[in-house]
Amino acid sequence: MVSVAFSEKYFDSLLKLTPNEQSQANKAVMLFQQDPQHGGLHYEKLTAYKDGKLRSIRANQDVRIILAAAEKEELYLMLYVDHHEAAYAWAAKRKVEINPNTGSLQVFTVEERREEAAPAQPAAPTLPGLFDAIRDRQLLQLGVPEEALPLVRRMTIEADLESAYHSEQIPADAYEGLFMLMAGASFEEAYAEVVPAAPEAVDTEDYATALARPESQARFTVADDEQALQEVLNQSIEKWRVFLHPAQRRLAEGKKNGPVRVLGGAGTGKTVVAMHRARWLAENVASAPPSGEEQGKVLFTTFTRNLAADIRQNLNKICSRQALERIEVLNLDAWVVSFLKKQRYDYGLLLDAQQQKRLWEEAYAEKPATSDLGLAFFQEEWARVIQPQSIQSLDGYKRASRIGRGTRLNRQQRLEIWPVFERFRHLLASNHLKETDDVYRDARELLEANPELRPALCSVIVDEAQDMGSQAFMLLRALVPPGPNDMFIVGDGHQRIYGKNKVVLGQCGIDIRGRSARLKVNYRTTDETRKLAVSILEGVEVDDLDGGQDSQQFYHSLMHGPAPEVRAFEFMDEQAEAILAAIRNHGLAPEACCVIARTHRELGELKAALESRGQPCRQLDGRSASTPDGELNLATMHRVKGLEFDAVFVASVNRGLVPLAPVVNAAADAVTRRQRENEERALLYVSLTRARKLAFVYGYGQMSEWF
Ligand SMILES: Nc1ncnc2c1ncn2[C@@H]1O[C@H](COP(=O)(O)OP(=O)(O)OP(=O)(O)O)[C@@H](O)[C@H]1O
Repeated sequence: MVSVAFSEKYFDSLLKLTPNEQSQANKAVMLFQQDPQHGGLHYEKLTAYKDGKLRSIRANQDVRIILAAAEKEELYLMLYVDHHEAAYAWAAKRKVEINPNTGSLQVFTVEERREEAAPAQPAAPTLPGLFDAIRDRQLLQLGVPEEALPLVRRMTIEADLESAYHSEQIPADAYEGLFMLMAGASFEEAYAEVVPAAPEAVDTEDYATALARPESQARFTVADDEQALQEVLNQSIEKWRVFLHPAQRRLAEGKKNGPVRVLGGAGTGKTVVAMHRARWLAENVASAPPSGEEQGKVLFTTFTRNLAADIRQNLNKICSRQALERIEVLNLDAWVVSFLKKQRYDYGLLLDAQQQKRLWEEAYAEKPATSDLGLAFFQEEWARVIQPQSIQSLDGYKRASRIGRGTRLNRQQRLEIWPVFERFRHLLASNHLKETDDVYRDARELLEANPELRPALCSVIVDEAQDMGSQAFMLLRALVPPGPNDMFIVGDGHQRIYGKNKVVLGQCGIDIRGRSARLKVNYRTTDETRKLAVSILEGVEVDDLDGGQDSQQFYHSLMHGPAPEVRAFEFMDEQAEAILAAIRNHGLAPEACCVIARTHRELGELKAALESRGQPCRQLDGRSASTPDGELNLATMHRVKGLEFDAVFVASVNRGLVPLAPVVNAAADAVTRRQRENEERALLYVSLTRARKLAFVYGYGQMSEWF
């Protein structure tokens, strides 16, 4: 039996074949692993090609698998599979090498040698090269193959680099370094990012060692035995299960000395990393009760219930049953409610907006006649000052920090308006209600006073961290004692959509210094859609969850497609027809598309318009079941968070709806107004970045002022 490894490209090419051909290719690989010399495989050396290591085997009469052989090591790399002629044409131009500088295993296209004839006339003035400021030696250090140097030197615009990447003339790891240089990074920055641990000496013949390096693991997966091979072949459909980017793998694996924070724009694989981290912890750190030494489980928390359901499903795909038993996935509200219930805590959560409104109106009656502050001001003050700081008394309020609030208040004013808040708290108590922040605080205080109540947890993983407030983080901190692997936090300030204050982890007892990272490659969205989404947030200051600022520098997508279509219609009916026409014309499956609107009410109108034209629709609700074939998904902007679709229709982007006028106009002051506007922008950013292939921005009547 021999070892077999697969390149990411192999699976891309495999998926282009018919299901029957795919299964024949799988059978051929399994047979090959048992007996490479098996007569039915026609193992053949392709010696006349650029790379003498290339071989082919037969999957059937017509389909060929191209592989590279490290025969001494009994290690074979499956690279590509296709019909006879196409497979050989692919192989003719490819080389597989261990990069002598970075040690990573690279597959790349070798350029045909160009005859550099002496120019008959003086050459026209040319653009400066993209990498003129970088020395050859530095390019090589970044992993550019020596043979690709002339090509890199000829690059003058971004499109040159892109096309070299897509034609595989530049291997993926080298492309990343070049991309960073082009986007303005210094050589040192790019090097630190792409080659974080350069090997001291590289043996360019030692394939097993090369495959074990993180840069290679991002593009190759090894199957040492039959069971591993079965697993790989079963998993090939979803690449994130197998091929983690080196930056993702570094975060997901290994001991961490304390809390880790991971930032990253939409679609950069934050949830994927968090899930792989959960698996690693489950396999290496956690223990399931009732084992003797109680390490405890991994708690994976999210902000919304929907995302928790998705994550549970996906963990099933990467974890063994044993590992799964050591991971608990819950949205934080669900965790805290179930914890408090066990402690006989006698309160309900105030979630009903109507009831909340009534209580506020009653409390507002306590406002002194001399004050002209509106009800909205009190609600904001409560949510952004009083609750996050757990203020329970007038004394506390007098001392409270009100940084970032738009309305100034002196001590006397605070004294005068305090009765409104006191009354509101009293009303909550007399109705046996608590807000989520209260519940988080109560749970934390309970845990602090009674450490024996602490659940057995070795680690807490937090997804969607940007939507969790400081009370939530203080509770999470109290759940697991400070120490190695204690917390793993992923989030994106660009996607904060639930009106929470920006959290400062350091102030919640979570010290992430020296343990933070940012993911930069968007795997979901085309670069065209990503750019439009990013442009909506232009000028908005985005935080890094720890009191600093985040940026989208070096954030990019490797996929391309048409620019999002932005169109204004006169009437809703035309908009609905255009959605259906786009689905038809692009050959899209309705169940792989989503129509997104800002409000439930507008979504209802859209649903009626689409259904009256014969299109069955499914409105996404709290449950996370898959949509039946032929039905079109409908969801609000809040609901699509964390999801993805082949195509999204961000619909009814009308003036007044986007940004939602009642929300923005109800702001008590200019600062709050800006915060709300930014959140409306974030909703649009979230919605657009759900698109895998195509995005549409449609409106009717008067289009939003943002388009
Ligand atoms: N290394 C990878 N290789 C291939 N696909 C990947 C990789 N990492 C992530 N993906 C894919 O990219 C998409 C986005 O991943 P994920 O949902 O984890 O991103 P995210 O950063 O949490 O996104 P968002 O913040 O927008 O919800 C998913 O389809 C995922 O399968």
